[in-house]
Amino acid sequence: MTLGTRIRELTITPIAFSDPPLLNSIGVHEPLALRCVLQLVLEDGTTVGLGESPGGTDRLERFQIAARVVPGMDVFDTTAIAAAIDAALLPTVPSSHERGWTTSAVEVACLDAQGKLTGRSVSDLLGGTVRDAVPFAAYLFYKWAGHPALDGRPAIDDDWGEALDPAGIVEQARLMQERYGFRSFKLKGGVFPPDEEIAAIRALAEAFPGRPLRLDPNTAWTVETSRHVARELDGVLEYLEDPTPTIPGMAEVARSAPMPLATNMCVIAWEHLRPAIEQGAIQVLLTDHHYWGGLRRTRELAAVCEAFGLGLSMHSNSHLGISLAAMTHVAAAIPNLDTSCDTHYPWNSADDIIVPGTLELSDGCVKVPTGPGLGVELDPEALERAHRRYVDSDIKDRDDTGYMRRVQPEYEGKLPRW
Ligand SMILES: O=C([O-])C(=O)C[C@H](O)[C@@H](O)C(=O)[O-]
Ligand SMILES: [Mg+2]
Repeated sequence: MTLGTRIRELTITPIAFSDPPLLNSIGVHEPLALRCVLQLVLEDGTTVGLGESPGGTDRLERFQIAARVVPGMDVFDTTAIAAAIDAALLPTVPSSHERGWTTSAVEVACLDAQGKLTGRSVSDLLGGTVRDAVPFAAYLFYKWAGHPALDGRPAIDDDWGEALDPAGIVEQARLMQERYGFRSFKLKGGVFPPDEEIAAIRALAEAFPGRPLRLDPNTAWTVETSRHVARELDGVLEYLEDPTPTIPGMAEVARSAPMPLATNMCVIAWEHLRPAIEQGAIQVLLTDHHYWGGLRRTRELAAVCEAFGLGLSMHSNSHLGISLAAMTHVAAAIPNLDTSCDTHYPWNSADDIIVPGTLELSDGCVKVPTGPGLGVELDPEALERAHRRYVDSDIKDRDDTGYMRRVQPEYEGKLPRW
């Protein structure tokens, strides 16, 4: 082992940052979203690899376990690092998908550190880029005008406004286009009865002719309802995402749907690929390096998709700039990623913990950073602020349904609903 490549320590910083009241099939986003920021310090004490992952108490505990495992290991030995973390988690975390959230973020931090040591970008380490800029889709949400006053907390407004009907969604899409130049649009559905969401998609098609459109109700519909929506939106959607739960359910819908079906819900681990492919359940896989094992494994997943003729797109959750940089590097290195990727970044970027200017979303794209590693720099003061917000807040786990019930006690968290 070359001196200087050993890991000295892994520090985990839980953070919280502002999130608007975005509606989905299980409730509404709380005023704060949670992430964990990883800093992997090498033995020289100055090389630090960054990673970012969704937060929550379980994930935080698992990162603490990973932090006990990795010191002394070689930062280039990512296969052994993932195996060691996986083995340490196995007794308490039986789901390979759940273990994947931990190993993935650590792999990203390792790649960032490797890039800093070698002076090469992460996309170089992944085999080089096939595109200089990665296209992202505007991620549209039904939303309230602001968070309501609740339990002594004052109301919190934002500058996106209300979007509860087709006109509101079109207006939000215009704002997204104006602010970030997006050229494709994804609507988070599963909020209102399906015919209202069909109307919103039709309104988007009319306002933005020829632009790719997607609808994702997060399994809010039965097979029958999914078939109805698919028929109604024939020729309008680029793909329909997770209309109904389970691989067999999706397969039933796929048999008659005129457009491709996509998922980030029924195929979320390697063992799901075989049944999904055999049953013809999906035509597009929304990959996500945060749980598929990291950036190299995502590239391998892309090769599997290529072999079986599956399209490839990219899923996101509420996130900040380290995750956006990682998504951009891997998307730039995958030849068969031919649709725009999802990103929540516009909803959360005001509270980013990276130094401004290193990563920019404009013309609907993020230019691939060319600096060493991920090419982004941590802003220590912003990180400290976000950590303070986490410490001072009662929100320690994401709970969209619980929050919705506090605002609307009669809310029923039922899937599929229609
Ligand atoms: O494509 C998806 O399913 C997502 O983006 C998952 C997210 O949790 C989304 O539903 C959200 O932010 O409410
Ligand atoms: Mg989805």
